[in-house]
Amino acid sequence: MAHYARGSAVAVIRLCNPPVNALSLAVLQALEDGLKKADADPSVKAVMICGENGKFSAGADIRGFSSPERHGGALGPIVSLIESSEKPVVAAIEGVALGGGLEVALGCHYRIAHMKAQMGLPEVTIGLLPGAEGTQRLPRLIGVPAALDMITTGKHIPATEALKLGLVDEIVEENTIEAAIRLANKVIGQPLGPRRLSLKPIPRLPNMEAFLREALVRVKQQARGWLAPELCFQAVRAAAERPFAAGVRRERELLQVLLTSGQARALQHAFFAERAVRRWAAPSGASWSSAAPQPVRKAAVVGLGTMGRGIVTSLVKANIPLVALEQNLEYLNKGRKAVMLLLEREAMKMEGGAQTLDFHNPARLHFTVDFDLLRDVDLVIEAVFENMALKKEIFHKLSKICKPGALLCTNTSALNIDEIASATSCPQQVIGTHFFSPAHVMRLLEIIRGRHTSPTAIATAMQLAKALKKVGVVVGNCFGFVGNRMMFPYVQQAVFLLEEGSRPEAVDQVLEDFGFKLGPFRMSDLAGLDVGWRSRKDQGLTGPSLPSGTPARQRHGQRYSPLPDLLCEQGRFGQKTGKGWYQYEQAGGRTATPDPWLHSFLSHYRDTHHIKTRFIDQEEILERCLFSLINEGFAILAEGIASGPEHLDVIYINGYGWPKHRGGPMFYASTVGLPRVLAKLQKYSEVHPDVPGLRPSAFLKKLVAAGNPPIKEWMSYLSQQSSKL
Ligand SMILES: CC(C)(COP(=O)(O)OP(=O)(O)OC[C@H]1O[C@@H](n2cnc3c(N)ncnc32)[C@H](O)[C@@H]1OP(=O)(O)O)[C@@H](O)C(=O)NCCC(=O)NCCSC(=O)CC(=O)CCCCCCCCCCCCC(=O)O
Ligand SMILES: NC(=O)C1=CN([C@@H]2O[C@H](COP(=O)(O)OP(=O)(O)OC[C@H]3O[C@@H](n4cnc5c(N)ncnc54)[C@H](O)[C@@H]3O)[C@@H](O)[C@H]2O)C=CC1
Repeated sequence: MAHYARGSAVAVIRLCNPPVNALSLAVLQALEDGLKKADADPSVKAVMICGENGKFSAGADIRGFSSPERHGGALGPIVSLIESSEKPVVAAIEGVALGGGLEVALGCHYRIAHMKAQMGLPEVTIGLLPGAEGTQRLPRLIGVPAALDMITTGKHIPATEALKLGLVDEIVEENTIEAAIRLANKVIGQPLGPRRLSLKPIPRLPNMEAFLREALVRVKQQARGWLAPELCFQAVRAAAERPFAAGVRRERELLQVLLTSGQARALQHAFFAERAVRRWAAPSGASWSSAAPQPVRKAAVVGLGTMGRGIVTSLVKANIPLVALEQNLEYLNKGRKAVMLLLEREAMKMEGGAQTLDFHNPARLHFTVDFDLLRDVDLVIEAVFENMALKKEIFHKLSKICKPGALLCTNTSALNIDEIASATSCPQQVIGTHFFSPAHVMRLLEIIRGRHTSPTAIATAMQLAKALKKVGVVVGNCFGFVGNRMMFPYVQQAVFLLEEGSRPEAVDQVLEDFGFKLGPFRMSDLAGLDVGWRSRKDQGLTGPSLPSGTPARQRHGQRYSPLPDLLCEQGRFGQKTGKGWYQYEQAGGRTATPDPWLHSFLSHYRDTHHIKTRFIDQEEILERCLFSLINEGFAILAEGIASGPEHLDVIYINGYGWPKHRGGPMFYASTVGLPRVLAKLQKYSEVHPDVPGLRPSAFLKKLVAAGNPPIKEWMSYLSQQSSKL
């Protein structure tokens, strides 16, 4: 809806569609009616457009996109209608003016914004472009470089920056609506021609062509298979090179390409999935709507290694006072130095610098080796070595020292939360908060509920994720939880492919072409091969506890590849030692180069184990890696470890570099088609009967038998009883 009201000489059109005044068909119709009414009323001399409840508009109604009557095309003509009005139209921007919302404002002759307002054209992030002539008007208003930046990144800019760019005419601290009405009254009768953006020439650059050439290279580099940024670029280039009407035609053509690419649907799935996971529910019936978080006024981090340092940085950035604890002074000093370096770098990126972060104040960040200083904290995050005995010792200590009610979180990447909780007298307060490396950068926080974890603990961990500007996803307790559990078969397939004849660089290339930032081997070199090696030793899969006589390539009757263990035995831990699956310029180097040593090592290994080398094509690499990961996802859903496929998708996009334009692994499976995924798994499983990861999950089979239902319906095919929790 849009409400029309007439004051003295200024008619007010108020966009109204809670919660964000999205431009649904009904809103657009009401906006058009309001404009026509104002035009027809001779007593109206000017128009002001604003949004209900302090928000201008978050743009086109994304939910409406998947409905049969798509309405994007309806917005452009309305923006033109606003611009061609003979009466001045003023946009009063409060809260957000995004996407189509900003395009409406660009059609207005004047824009006035509250200083806390945010503006942007985020269509690129949902696989589209600003298709209501926004790619043509914005460059005419703020110039090609600034417009290109906004349109190809989708970033939101604050009002102060918008004023500097010339995107708005004025910003106000107080009542934006009153200021806009004052402005509308003031400009009555003034010529509108110079205010119509479609008539403005593009501000020229001395070197436009060279600028565009370089910009295209940058856009392509960052996009890695995501189409929208490049097509947004092409639309802005059309604005720079063609008259307005021709530019609009080009914009429409490019939008059509995006609409049929499939990426828009995937990115919109990702958008709603991220919001859906906030509404967590536990099998006990507790949920986001009934459980309240407890306040976190002070926190602690135990262990300042790779993860602890990033976690401390994250908490400081969220303005949470904290105690950072290490096992002894030597480790403490090392940890403190590393944390300070990270914080200084973060402060440099922020407006206000070090003062904003205030990390030199011991009342806000205190380094210690004394557990007694944890007495008054509301929440502790443990990030010590991945060792059950050590974790239990720490949790036992914490439950004795911390105040009643304090939340005890573990950053374990795979260990059993219930076993850790069993070392405490308060298992209801124990929860997994699995950060991803680097912890101050990665958006994912996997939140693992144990058998006894209370709803308050879950709500508090979710609240913490929000405070840290992360995406919290609540999952159940099993080895590796969701993310790492799905990662195991993926990495396992990658290694098996090497045994059978492939090379690390070939496997990585296929997965990087698919859109991953790093293929499995580059990723493993970055994370450190020793991490998995230690875990496999603890599990008795390798090392001194392996019973003598165990076949080299078999464990518990299943296929096993000792390749990563053999590399570790050679001291090849990846980047940190300068050698792993690749070679690097030095220990700590980052440039991966294929390593002839590794190639001959692989040949020798195949000879030793009588493995016949064969050529493995890209399709097989992609399918075996991805479908085994997806297959594990179906098993996880069937066991009730995650409440829905969107949880798995959010985890993979935000924690594992899954290309967002492919919507997450489970969404990707739905686009490939479950019958095809099943058929391929069946085929590979027949060839490799000793690899359980390739054996199709019962849930996948059930969905295929049910006729390949849409992803939204998958969970309805599971009965409550199927949950193993
Ligand atoms: C606005 C925000 C910054 C607010 O953030 P926050 O306060 O954190 O709240 P949220 O939880 O994010 O949001 C609250 C609530 O609102 C819902 N919501 C938000 N924005 C929209 C929206 N635009 N439409 C519908 N619903 C919206 C959100 O989901 C929450 O509800 P819940 O899910 O129930 O919890 C933040 O929300 C934000 O950034 N929003 C997105 C803004 C955005 O991307 N806008 C651009 C939209 S596109 C556009 O405006 C114009 C165009 O030019 C489109 C081109 C033409 C289109 C062609 C039409 C054909 C489409 C076919 C598509 C193909 C796919 C298919 O085949 O289906
Ligand atoms: N490294 C990674 O990429 C990820 C690791 N994790 C998990 O995070 C945890 C920590 O891992 P990393 O930071 O990589 O390990 P790390 O080895 O870099 O650091 C562990 C730190 O814990 C400290 N420590 C050990 N015993 C202690 C004690 N009794 N009291 C206080 N501090 C103690 C050590 O001195 C060391 O600084 C592990 O459980 C790991 O599985 C989770 C996600 C990713």
